[in-house]
Amino acid sequence: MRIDVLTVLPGLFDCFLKEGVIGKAISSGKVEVKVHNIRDFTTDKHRVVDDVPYGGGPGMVLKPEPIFRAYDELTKEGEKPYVLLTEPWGEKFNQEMAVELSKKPRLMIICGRYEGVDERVKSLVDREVSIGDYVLTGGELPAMVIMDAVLRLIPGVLGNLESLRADSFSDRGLLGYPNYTRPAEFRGMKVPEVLLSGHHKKIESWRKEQSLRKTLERRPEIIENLKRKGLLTKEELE
Ligand SMILES: Nc1cc(-c2ccc3ccn(Cc4ccc(CN5CCCC5)cc4)c3c2)n[nH]1
Repeated sequence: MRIDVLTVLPGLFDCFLKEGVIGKAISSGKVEVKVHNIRDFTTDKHRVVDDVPYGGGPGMVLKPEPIFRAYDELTKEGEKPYVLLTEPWGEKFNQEMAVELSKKPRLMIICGRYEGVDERVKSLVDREVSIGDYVLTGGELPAMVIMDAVLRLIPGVLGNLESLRADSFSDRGLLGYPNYTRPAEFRGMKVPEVLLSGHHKKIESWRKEQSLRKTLERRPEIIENLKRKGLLTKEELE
């Protein structure tokens, strides 16, 4: 997969693209992420990217021209990207959308700043995406959240497919099961016996039961949603 990011703050992505699983996936060439400074697509001496809003109001708005120039330049050759714009009030990002986006060969993520982008930029956009009902200072963190969730689903990125298979729960939006590691007892708190038993079938069903129970307790609507979609098996429903 290739992802092109458009932003006025490219430096925000430096650590994200170097560290951890994402950093390895990029350095190994499994995925390609290019961050572009919108300012590099201005044509005036002062490299102006923003301007005051028509109709008045606070703050500044990102001008359409530099963003359109970047889009035109980056889509001259190769596959047309699926274009995301991060917004406070876009479609709520979730695991289902992450799975869908992970299947696209090429993404472009436009990151707004200030009070947002000129409305005409949305004529380039396939999906306006929000990572939650709270207002951040710009679209870069949402872009990193989206890239993190999407890139980890690309085959080979996580390396240990096993942990991806374990995600079959979280891929359905179910909450995770409890995790433990050594020591078997710590400050009087013991690891559940079943996890020390080495009985893989029992461990798997214990984890599934924990995940369903936690989801039912904290997010019953997820269970209802899965029932409606027929994504819960008969034994899972018992
Ligand atoms: N999930 C999530 C995503 C974001 C996000 C994404 C992109 C941008 C670009 C700029 N901002 C800051 C910002 C400040 C003020 C307003 C409210 N103004 C009122 C009148 C016009 C707009 C909106 C937006 C972003 C925020 N936040 N949260």
